[in-house]
Amino acid sequence: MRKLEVSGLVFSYENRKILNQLDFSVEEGEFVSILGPSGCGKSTLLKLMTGVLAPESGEIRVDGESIQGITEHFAYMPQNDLLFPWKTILENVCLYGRIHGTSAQVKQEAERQIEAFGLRGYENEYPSALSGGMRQRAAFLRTLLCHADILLLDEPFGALDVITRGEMQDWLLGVRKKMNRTVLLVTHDMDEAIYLSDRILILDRKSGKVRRELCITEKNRSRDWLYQQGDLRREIYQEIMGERNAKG
Ligand SMILES: Nc1ncnc2c1ncn2[C@@H]1O[C@H](COP(=O)(O)OP(=O)(O)OP(=O)(O)O)[C@@H](O)[C@H]1O
Repeated sequence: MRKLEVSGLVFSYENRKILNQLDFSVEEGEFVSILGPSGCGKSTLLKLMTGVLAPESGEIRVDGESIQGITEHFAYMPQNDLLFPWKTILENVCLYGRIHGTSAQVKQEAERQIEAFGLRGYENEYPSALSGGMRQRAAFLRTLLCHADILLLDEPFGALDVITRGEMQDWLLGVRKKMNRTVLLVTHDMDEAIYLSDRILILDRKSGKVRRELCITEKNRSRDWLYQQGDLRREIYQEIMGERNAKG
């Protein structure tokens, strides 16, 4: 079933068109990564979905219904974890969920999920006691507890060192299907996109549209499988670089 449809989306900053008649759709439960050269409008696209920015024209539909402004359909997770240092991990992860349920319900669900997020034993610690990866997992759990049906992840592991980033990708691969959410991931990391996605959309800076779409159908993913995806990696790289070279 089609969860999200973007059609004819147009957006400009100061008369410079960033997205121009952008069209794409995402199925329910699908994990879609958005790649593209710097400045092609990846973060702008997420801001349009969250309602922080308004499009000049075009439409965003969720479950077939046109949406405008800030809605409860989307939960956004940025690169920085934005945990409140004066609140415990449990308090932090329950923060946004309270809007959608009673404190007791949200806390109960957080307690249920905390194991899978590798945070057991840290519920009453403050963020400063956690590693970068743990903090991102806490921020992730907070996003998940929002109960929004579509998660928008904007370079969620971009600030982590390469080892922790790899661990986070392995962890997300493990919980991805269990989360049962539709996910849009903005990333600069081709391997991350290949490893985690059902589909990759490559945005084109020049046209402001989707330049290329790639489906990844492998069911049994592992690091060994990822290391064998040289052809796919080359293809994605050439698409991004080709666009860059065409721009000059
Ligand atoms: N508030 C703003 N005012 C004017 N121009 C902006 C603003 N925010 C972003 N831009 C410009 O719009 C373009 C798209 O920005 P955006 O952040 O969406 O790109 P991106 O693909 O996410 O880039 P990156 O990969 O570098 O994070 C860029 O050229 C950027 O400089």
